[in-house]
Amino acid sequence: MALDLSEIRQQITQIDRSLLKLLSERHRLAFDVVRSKEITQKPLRDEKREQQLLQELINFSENENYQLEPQYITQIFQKIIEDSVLTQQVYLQKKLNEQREQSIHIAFLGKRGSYSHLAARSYATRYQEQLIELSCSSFEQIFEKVSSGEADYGVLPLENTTSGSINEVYDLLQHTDLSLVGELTYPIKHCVLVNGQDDLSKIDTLYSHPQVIQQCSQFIRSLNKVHIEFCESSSHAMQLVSSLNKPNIAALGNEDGGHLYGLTVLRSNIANQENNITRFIVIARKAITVSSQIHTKTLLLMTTGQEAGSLVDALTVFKKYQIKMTKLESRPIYGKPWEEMFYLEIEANTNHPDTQAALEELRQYSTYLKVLGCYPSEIVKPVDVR
Ligand SMILES: O=C(O)C(=O)C[C@]1(C(=O)O)C=C[C@@H](O)C=C1
Repeated sequence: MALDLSEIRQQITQIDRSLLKLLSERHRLAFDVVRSKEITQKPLRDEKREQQLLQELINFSENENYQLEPQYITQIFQKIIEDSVLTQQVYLQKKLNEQREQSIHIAFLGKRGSYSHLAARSYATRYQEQLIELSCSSFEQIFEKVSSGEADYGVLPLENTTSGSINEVYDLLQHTDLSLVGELTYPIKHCVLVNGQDDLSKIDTLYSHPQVIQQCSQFIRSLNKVHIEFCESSSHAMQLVSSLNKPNIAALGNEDGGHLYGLTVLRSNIANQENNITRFIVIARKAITVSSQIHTKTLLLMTTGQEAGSLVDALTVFKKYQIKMTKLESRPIYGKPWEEMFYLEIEANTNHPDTQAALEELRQYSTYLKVLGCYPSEIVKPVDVR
């Protein structure tokens, strides 16, 4: 008997709807959990509980003979737990910093569909706020728009897992009175986007930004002689391919951006390196208070004397107070040749007495020290199982 594909698909759709319903119920439980933790003041994250839960689910699946790989179960539930942690985090932060506006103006680099735009959208969605988009043509303009009050927030890329730190943003942070109020990561997944056609061999021209072309060089080499048209950004490329509407052209961009321009994905995951993630920071005029129940980070700017060992002396303060440092970056100081500005990111909350004591001590070893901001970390590191 031939199996009817459309019937099977109907069954799949039904099951997926049931899964969605259950996911929504679980998502709602995160609010009950956080309200309970507000009273007990327990930390939002309980890694031991996460490990036990994942192990229990793997054992359960094995006993029931569900035929599901432990790694598959772990991956899915880590994502579900991440949502739970971030939902709880946002709930506490909104309460602590007073309910924010329903709609927020966010400044970002590039047009709609740029990775910065997608990151801004993801930040606004997380805080359940309506996004009013302020597209900017330079990082400097983002700082200006936030300073002048035209934008409530600015979203800026700080580092990428392939290309490293974005120096221009670090340099602008040296001269700002704005505060860091958030961070988020966004996966960079390049794909081939077209105007509906389904045959890759018919494509003879690719449009994109030089960096995207470079990051997908292996895939491009595997194609039969294609012509490359360089664009100002991948969002420009997507817009162009959409408006030209020709069967022989494609843009290299991202799926969400392509969706905005009505393009469809012909091939995905075409970058040379699979794990390509950008970390963005969020800036605002006013610093925020971060709940002590949340995993928190603080970014510091520091200069030390020129003597031998002065940076080492400064860093021992973190060892003394058992404060983990997640990033150390240095950049030249404009007008002071060979002097360095250090950027230190630590896992600490400036409201905690230990952090305050550590910063006080750090002042003795530094010639300049400034807290750029204390913000909730949105990176939920998965726990290990088995
Ligand atoms: O059980 C809790 O304490 C929760 O916050 C729920 C939950 C989960 O989603 O399962 C989320 C975060 C914790 O790290 C552990 C588990």
